[in-house]
Amino acid sequence: MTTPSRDDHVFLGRRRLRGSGRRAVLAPDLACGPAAAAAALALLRELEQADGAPRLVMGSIPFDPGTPARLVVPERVSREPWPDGPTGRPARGAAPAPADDPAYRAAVEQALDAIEAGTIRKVVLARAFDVRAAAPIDTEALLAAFAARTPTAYGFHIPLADGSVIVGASPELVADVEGLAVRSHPLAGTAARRADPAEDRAAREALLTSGKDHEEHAILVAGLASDVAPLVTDLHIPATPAIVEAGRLWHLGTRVSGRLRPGVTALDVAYAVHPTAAVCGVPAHEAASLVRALEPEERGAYAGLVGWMDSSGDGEWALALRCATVTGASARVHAGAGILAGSDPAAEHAETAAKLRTALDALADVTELSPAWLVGA
Ligand SMILES: C=C(O[C@H]1C=CC=C(C(=O)O)[C@@H]1O)C(=O)O
Repeated sequence: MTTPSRDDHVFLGRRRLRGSGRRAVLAPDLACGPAAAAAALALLRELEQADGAPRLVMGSIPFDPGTPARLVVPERVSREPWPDGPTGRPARGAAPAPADDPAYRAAVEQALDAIEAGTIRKVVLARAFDVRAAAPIDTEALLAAFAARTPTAYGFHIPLADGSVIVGASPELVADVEGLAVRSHPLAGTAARRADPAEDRAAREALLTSGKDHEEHAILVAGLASDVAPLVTDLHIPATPAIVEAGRLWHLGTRVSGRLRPGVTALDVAYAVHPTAAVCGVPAHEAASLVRALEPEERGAYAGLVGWMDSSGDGEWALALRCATVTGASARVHAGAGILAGSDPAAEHAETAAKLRTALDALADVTELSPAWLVGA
């Protein structure tokens, strides 16, 4: 029985993997951009030859794929039982409400100017909120809380190079490769869920008929299809998106499936499409520049990818969303929203607040929190 540790890598997808210890780490200079996919595969094959045992790589690819990914080959890999989350237990403290963020609304206004000027069609702008606990946050308990709150999401616990741990439950699968089969589940278009069942149904219906959300979603799916096209022999994309439940939110989602050309790996697919328009925008290069210009800090691992790959190229990579980056007793939560012509800054601010609350709720399940500014952090 493995004792869970904050140094473990956990990814709760179809294989529910926990990686413990470190057999190797892909050198940072080999872990930048799409070449990292081949470098990771070569490392796995070399280690399997040396050790005579199957190996896989787990880790995080940052939002900016040009900065080094943290890809670790664990010493041991076990199958994670269903986490024993704090379901049914009252939260230890109420989650603090995310602070009002006038700078975010101003950034949305600036993005709308760029959209009106015609340089950009869609950009996803994010904001962050910092919270503090009285004692170091138990990241394993936090993973269990995330998994209990959103059991259908991809739970993850990924240690980062700077000693922090990114923990969350992502609703969005970017690439799942099994043999030649590839699947992706892009999400874009969001409505906050309501406590009252009738209001919740109305929010769902409004999302299903919202032209703005359908356009936002169509941009994402079209970009993904064009980025993945060189890697597949066949791609199936349903004509209309479906409603997806993700904790406090409804999303529009499309289940894409296809057949890969022989030799294409899960990391090849991940790097070919990342960052998708669910976290960046269209055109991608201009949207990424606008994100850098308008957001106050680098995103780091948030809105990057988390997952695993084995030496046959099978693997799963999900977007690092609905998560917290934990450093000792501090946690930073992020959330973004897709901006396009007609977006309302106040509505996008409210949407990011609802997304931030998913992570704040899970944090409040495991510790008492205060907004960082209250304790002068
Ligand atoms: C960028 C985030 O969500 C993305 C995923 C689903 C729906 C989204 C939207 O409707 O804007 C976002 O593109 C986030 O949660 O921080």
